[in-house]
Amino acid sequence: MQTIPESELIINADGSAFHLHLKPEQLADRIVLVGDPSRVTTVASYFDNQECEVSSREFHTITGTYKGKRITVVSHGIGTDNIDIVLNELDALANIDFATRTVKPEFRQLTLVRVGTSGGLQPFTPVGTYVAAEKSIGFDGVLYFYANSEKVRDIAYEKELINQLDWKLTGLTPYVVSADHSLIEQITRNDIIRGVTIAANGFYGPQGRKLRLPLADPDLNSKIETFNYNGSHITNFEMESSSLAGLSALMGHRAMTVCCIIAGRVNQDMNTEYKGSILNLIETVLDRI
Ligand SMILES: O=P(O)(O)O[C@H]1O[C@H](CO)[C@@H](O)[C@H]1O
Ligand SMILES: O=c1cc[nH]c(=O)[nH]1
Repeated sequence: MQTIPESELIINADGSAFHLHLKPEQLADRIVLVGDPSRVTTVASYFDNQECEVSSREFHTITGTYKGKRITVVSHGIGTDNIDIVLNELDALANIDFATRTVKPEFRQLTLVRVGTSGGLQPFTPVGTYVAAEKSIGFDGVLYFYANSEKVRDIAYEKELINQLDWKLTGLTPYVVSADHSLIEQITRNDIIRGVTIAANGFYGPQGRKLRLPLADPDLNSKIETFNYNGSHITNFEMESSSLAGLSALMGHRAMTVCCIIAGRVNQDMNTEYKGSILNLIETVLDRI
């Protein structure tokens, strides 16, 4: 069996994974992911008990029990590049033996639900709406670095996107991936809209926000808003769901993202006091995960 070298699977002196600083025995099968490290504390405030709390950089983790279910909540910070780190280290904690540095013979499947914030792109996704990313459009490039990405991508959807958006940006081709269908069924009811989410590789230009710098394609957001593929509309912008869905599908884990809309890109309104409005979503996800 192949041993993974020290420079590839990096294990700290205390036996924890390099960035997360988590040890294998501290990881539950059910994982809630959030961007903001302080949201970890909020999620864990619903737990019946906490067994461990670990913090390193933007990665804050608490494992505990909620209504008898063992759950780990982890913050990933901002961006799909961070998802590459978090997903690889969570998968390593579950599926690589840290003592022998070999892949375990039995696969352990993780269930991951990201609870995030988002910008709404449709009249039916105003501020306060909860939207699950049934599909994610990646404006990032993380998935392209892994073999067989085409097996988890929706190539027909990608072609339609390039066509309808009259894609002008060079050096970047959006990709399309789906969340785990059984997990979408498990988590969403009529309180959560199923949508198509763009994971942008930035908050400003890549989401069509113009402050001082002009945009390469100033019409991109309006084309995104009117995109229609067999009745499927693009609902919202956030910054992680594509690599989360894509990498999880390649690894064999179940993953999805659900967001609370805090910026109304159609009405141009914003809820800066959103922390209260995400509480109900957090509790819903904890109940259903
Ligand atoms: O609130 P979180 O979970 O961080 O999610 C969204 O908010 C951040 C940008 O403000 C990005 O991470 C985006 O995905
Ligand atoms: O507009 C928004 C709001 C939250 N997060 C994003 O990525 N975009």
